[in-house]
Parts: sequence; structure tokens; C-alpha cells
Amino acid sequence: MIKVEGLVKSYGKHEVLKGLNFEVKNNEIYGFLGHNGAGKSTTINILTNLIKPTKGNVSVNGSIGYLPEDPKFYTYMTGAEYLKLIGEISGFSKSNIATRSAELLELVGLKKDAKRKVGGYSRGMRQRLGFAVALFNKPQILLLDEPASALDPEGRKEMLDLIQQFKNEGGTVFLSSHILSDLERIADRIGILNKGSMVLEGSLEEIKGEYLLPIYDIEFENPIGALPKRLLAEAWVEDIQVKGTVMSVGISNPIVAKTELLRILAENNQPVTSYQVRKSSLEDIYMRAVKENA
Ligand SMILES: Nc1ncnc2c1ncn2[C@@H]1O[C@H](COP(=O)(O)OP(=O)(O)OP(=O)(O)O)[C@@H](O)[C@H]1O
Repeated sequence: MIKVEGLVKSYGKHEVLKGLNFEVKNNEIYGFLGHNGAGKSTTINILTNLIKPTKGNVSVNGSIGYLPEDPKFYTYMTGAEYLKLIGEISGFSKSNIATRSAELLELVGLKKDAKRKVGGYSRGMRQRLGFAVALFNKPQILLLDEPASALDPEGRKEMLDLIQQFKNEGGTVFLSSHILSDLERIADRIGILNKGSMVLEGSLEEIKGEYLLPIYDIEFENPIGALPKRLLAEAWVEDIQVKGTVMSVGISNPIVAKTELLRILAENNQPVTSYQVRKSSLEDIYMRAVKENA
């Protein structure tokens, strides 16, 4: 449905996208994850044909609906008037505009607010109206730029449910977010973008199966010092994060780690106040992928 090969986008000397490759299959939700400035909007703007790539091939096979990161409306119009305008611009007949608008207002939960001015809508309501606009032409593919990120938990859930429903009815979705838990809830596959490069890609099951490893959280009485550096020299240590007096050690070989970590801690002679093992979360995987790329 969507195929991107060797996608490069530069602004002057600044290479914002550094040779991206990915595919979005028919009827899947593809979650595009990355920090602010990673290049998500740039990628979506290329997919919508709003901007041209510097290099690479992009094919989007199907009709598209697009929801920008911060959709703008004529705030003096009501929700119903705005949808009517969209229908008119798109060349629908009067009766079709009325039917489609009513359907969409119902779908996105704005029926009772249809006659209120958009200027008085909450952020969540504006986002849902933007979603209705994206759906107006009954597209096969939705391109959604951070559709839920600025919303409160309730607004987020409503938006994610709408996206899921679109997929359940046969649609294909490409959506960006910097909130992993949102993507974890609805995405079939995830691509992690960091500074213009894809650092990890796969289905949630694949990523979890391959990358979920134990993490030891060890809390010390005093500042940690040089211990992380000492541990990073060990082949069974995957990575280390330090927050205050807590050191989290990501493990690549759990069998060796079980004995070796305790031995090294004992040698280190620093008072330990707690020692716990947990499974890494998707958040840890994300942090690790981004850090390794850096
Ligand atoms: N027109 C432009 N001219 C120059 N640089 C740009 C332009 N548009 C984007 N950039 C730069 O490209 C990089 C990626 O921006 P982009 O908006 O794609 O990131 P993003 O992942 O969508 O982040 P955000 O969530 O903050 O929008 C940023 O460093 C940005 O400053």
C-alpha cells in the first residue's frame, strides 16, 4: 500500500531524512515513533505529496485522507458548516454532502456540537473534526500526524478507538506519535525513527520477542561513580542507564548475569540498598534503540 525506498530529505546542508526504507501493508496500522524533530512530519508531508523528497522512491497506492499535526479551521464556522465546505470543495452533490456530514458528525461524536462554532471547540473536538475531514472522501489510507499526542487521556482513547474502527472496516493507517503506549495499543507494526534514520522496525510481537530482556535495577546508598563503565566492559551487559543513585543494567546474557553481576557488586564494595530484576518494557527498547543509534 505504501512503499518508501531510500528516502532522503535535505534542507540545505541539514539532512532531515537519511535514507528511509519501510512498507505499510494493506489493512495494517503502522505506528511511526520518534522524538520531536526526528523527521516524522517531514515523512508524512512527503507521503501526502505536500513536499518533494530530495532522493528516493515513494509510492502510495490508494486514496488518502490526511490529518495534520495541528489542523486549522475557520473558527467562525460551525462544525457542520466546515464539513459542508469540505464537501463542496471536493465536488460532492448537495444531498451527498448532507448525508456524509451527518454520518461523520455521528461517527466522531460531534453531532450535538455540529451547530457550535469551531472556535469554541476543545482541542479534542477539533482533532475529531479534523478526523472527519480526513475521512470525508472515504479514503483507503489515513495519514495521521500525531493525532492523539496533544489530547488528554479521554480524548486520546476516543481518537485511538476511531483509528482502530477505520482499520476494522478495511482501512490502512500510517500514524506518527512520540507516545509509545498509544502505538502499543493499536499499531500492528512499529518503526522507530531517530534523527532521520529508522533504528528499529517490526511487529510488536517480533520486537518484544527479540528485545525484551531482563533489567536489573540496583540502588546504592551513595553516588555511583565508575561502576557503570566497569560493567559496560562485560559482554553480557547490553546497556546501562543511571538516574541519581539507581543504576539500571540491561542484560544480553541472563545466565551469566545472574552470578557475575552479584560478584562484581560485591567487589565494588559500595553499599546497595535495593536489587531487583524486571523484564524490560517497550519503553526501554525504544530508549535503547535510540541510544545505540546515537
Ligand atoms: N522547511 C524546513 N526548513 C528547514 N528545516 C526544516 C524544515 N522542516 C523541518 N525541518 C527540520 O527537520 C527536522 C525534522 O522535523 P519534523 O517536523 O519532520 O520532525 P517531527 O519528528 O515531526 O517532530 P515534531 O513532532 O516536533 O513535529 C527538524 O530538525 C526541523 O527543524
